[in-house]
Amino acid sequence: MSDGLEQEPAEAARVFGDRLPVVRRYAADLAEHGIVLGLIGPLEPPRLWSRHVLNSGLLAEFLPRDAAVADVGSGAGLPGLVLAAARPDLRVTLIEPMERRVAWLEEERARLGLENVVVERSRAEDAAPGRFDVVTARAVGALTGLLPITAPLAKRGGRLALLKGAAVDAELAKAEKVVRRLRLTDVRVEIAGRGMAGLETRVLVATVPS
Ligand SMILES: C[S@@+](CC[C@H](N)C(=O)[O-])C[C@H]1O[C@@H](n2cnc3c(N)ncnc32)[C@H](O)[C@@H]1O
Repeated sequence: MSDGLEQEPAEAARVFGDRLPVVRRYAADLAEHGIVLGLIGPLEPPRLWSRHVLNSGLLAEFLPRDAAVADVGSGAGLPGLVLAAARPDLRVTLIEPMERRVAWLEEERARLGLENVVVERSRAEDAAPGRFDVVTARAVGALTGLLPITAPLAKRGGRLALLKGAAVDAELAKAEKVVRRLRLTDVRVEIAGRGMAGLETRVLVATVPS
């Protein structure tokens, strides 16, 4: 039973293409188990697709083919499991410190049959640096704290693609010194999902020094 799961929006086919069945299974599993496991709040199943799953899937356009991707603070698997389900070419490492969430991520990875996912139980700042083409994160914190823990995980010349809300410009202004200290370049806010009514989402992109 997928308690109260939002009806799948028409955009899901456009965002996920032929990978939609795997993403659909993830959404159903999260709606069924997520509240009890403390992964999502009780208000989330009726807006799981529009607020969480599609939003996560939009990040795929920022990931080059065959990229090694780290998702910091995956929690329920957002966006990391969604991206791995949508893009089998990616190698996705989910970096998450909480034991209960790590257990869910491992179980869900197996249920979805995703062989392109590794789950690493760690805080980002304790994880081995310099390994990833792109580092993603969603709802882990404001840029002032998030940039210093995500940037070191990227390879030289690698990128950050951080899902952000409407406050991203203000966050970026506050993080000016941090951006300079980390010597990030090409720092900008991009809009993912342009033209998809109600789905457009802000992504902070940046390149780490080579
Ligand atoms: C609010 S949840 C967001 C989860 C998911 N990214 C989402 O969008 O629903 C924040 C997650 O970040 C994890 N987290 C917090 N600090 C972290 C750190 N320093 N390194 C890695 N993960 C961290 C938490 O354990 C939690 O799972």
